[in-house]
Amino acid sequence: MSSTCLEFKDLTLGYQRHAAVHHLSGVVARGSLTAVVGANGSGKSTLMKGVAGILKPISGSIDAAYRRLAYLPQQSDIDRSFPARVIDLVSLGFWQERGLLGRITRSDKTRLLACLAAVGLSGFETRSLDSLSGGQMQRALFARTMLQDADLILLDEPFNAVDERTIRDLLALIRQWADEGRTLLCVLHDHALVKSHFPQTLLMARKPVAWGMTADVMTPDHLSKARTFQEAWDENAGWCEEPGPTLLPQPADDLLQGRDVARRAAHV
Ligand SMILES: Nc1ncnc2c1ncn2[C@@H]1O[C@H](COP(=O)(O)OP(=O)(O)OP(=O)(O)O)[C@@H](O)[C@H]1O
Repeated sequence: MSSTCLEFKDLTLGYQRHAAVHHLSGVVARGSLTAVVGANGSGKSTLMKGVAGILKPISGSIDAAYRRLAYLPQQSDIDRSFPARVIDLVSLGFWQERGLLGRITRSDKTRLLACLAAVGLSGFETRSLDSLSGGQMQRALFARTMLQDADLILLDEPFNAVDERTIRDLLALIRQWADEGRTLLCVLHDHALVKSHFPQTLLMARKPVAWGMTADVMTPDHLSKARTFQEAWDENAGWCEEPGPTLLPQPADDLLQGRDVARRAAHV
């Protein structure tokens, strides 16, 4: 099996021909745990949507090699007013296996309850979604992700509006998934958390600024470059009028072995 899970080839993604992610090239190694960071509007969620197949590339491509994908969007993108219970939400994790109308077996139910227990939500099965706190909702979404048994997991700001204990519990699940060999991309704003828990980081400012081992990416120089790109950006500009930085693809084998392979952004 190839050691590459995703390869971005000069990828540009956007909306109404307005680019939100410019010229991204590089490789996400199978089994890697990568934080995606950058300021508001820097293209992180757009990249997640591109990988999830919700958004088609304006140019370039994503070569993907995974069996099953789980995508957890930002909480703000989820309608919690829909009259559904926790068990209904988590059961959606079966749809790739069973189809939308497939029957849930007794052993499925046992698995579902085990996932709820793993996120600390035993006994919450029949609670309505609109009665959950933000942290409980995020735990339920993690239970659904766990049920999906995906080998590629995309988490968009999973720790937004959740307390420290929930962050700790959810981080432990993320670590467990990575230890099981799953590939994770996780959009985050908390730099301290990224530095302490995520071996690889992709720093975005619509253009990729740096991508590699976290210690080499989260430097004052790169962070200041990211801020400058972001501040200089004209919301109403067209797309690709200025060349983006080129990141050398990461050798997947090196990343898997945790070697120092940080790649610097180089302007072309
Ligand atoms: N559906 C859309 N239609 C048009 N433009 C969009 C759409 N979604 C996002 N954008 C624009 O694309 C750019 C990147 O947005 P994106 O949501 O990817 O940023 P982000 O880095 O995830 O930001 P945040 O940290 O605030 O979540 C922004 O300028 C945003 O306004």
